[in-house]
Amino acid sequence: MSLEGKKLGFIGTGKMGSALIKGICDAGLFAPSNVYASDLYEPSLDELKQNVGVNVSTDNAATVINSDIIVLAVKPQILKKVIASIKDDIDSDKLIISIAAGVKLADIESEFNEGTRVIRVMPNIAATVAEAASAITQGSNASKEDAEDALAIFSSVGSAIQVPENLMDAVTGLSGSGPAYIFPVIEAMADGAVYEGLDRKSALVLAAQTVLGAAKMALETETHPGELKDMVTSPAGTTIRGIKVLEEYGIRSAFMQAVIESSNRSKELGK
Ligand SMILES: NC(=O)C1=CN([C@@H]2O[C@H](COP(=O)(O)OP(=O)(O)OC[C@H]3O[C@@H](n4cnc5c(N)ncnc54)[C@H](OP(=O)(O)O)[C@@H]3O)[C@@H](O)[C@H]2O)C=CC1
Ligand SMILES: O=C(O)[C@@H]1CCC=N1
Repeated sequence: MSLEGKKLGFIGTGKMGSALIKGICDAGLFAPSNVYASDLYEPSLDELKQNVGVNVSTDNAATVINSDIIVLAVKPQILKKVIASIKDDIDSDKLIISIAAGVKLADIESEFNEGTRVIRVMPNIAATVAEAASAITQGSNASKEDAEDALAIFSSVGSAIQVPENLMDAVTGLSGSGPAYIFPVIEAMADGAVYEGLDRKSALVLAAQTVLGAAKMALETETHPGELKDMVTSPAGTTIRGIKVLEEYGIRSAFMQAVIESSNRSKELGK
């Protein structure tokens, strides 16, 4: 397989970089000794060194020099600055993967020296538990094998698909940001049960498992979500009373609008 013998680097070990490093090492795709990570924030490096065993440094050059594939996991706003500081150590043997929201491939490529191989990916935070939903898109100098490598890396921590770049903002609004829409749903559902007298711990377990089970059914039965909803909803039963309330509060419009607004922000970040 084409990742064999390759070394993986991460610039930025914040929330997403760390989630990916942990997930990828847990999956066994790369041995921690073949993973290099750098950040300005030493506590996150110490944590990764101690708990995962990857090589860490506060110098991005160490990551770049030692790695064949380099994941840029810094904020979109500082991506250009970071690229400027590493680009002269990047040759055509190295593959760059950017996970920055919004920032377009052409803009990333134009910051590097000509011919640099770049893949853009939008993962999500569930990489920590090997349940990420990721989409990748291929830069103009990246090969089919590069795309396959990226798909293999992100598939090791969940599901990964390839999409045309013009859909990356939609993906960002949906699955990149999406976990943050669902955590409050879990909390609020648990709150309802706590209101009714259930203890908090049990309420959170039942709420989270309910979301997990519903997601698994949607994925595994390949049945339309409307039909799955109908399976739960007995005539004159309990569920339809809950559904009526959700519709009164505009649940569908709220979630649609959240995805659209997040996608719009992704577009703004790319300007
Ligand atoms: N969080 C998420 O769920 C997702 C994030 N993303 C993308 O991932 C990227 C990272 O996001 P996230 O992990 O949330 O952000 P974080 O702020 O948690 O992580 C970024 C890290 O980069 C560090 N950093 C800043 N400057 C440098 C530098 N010059 N060299 C090396 N490291 C540096 C920061 O340190 P310090 O804090 O000291 O500045 C921080 O530790 C973003 O581009 C985001 O769009 C994509 C999908 C999901
Ligand atoms: O909120 C953000 O901008 C990042 C990108 C997708 C998820 N988190």
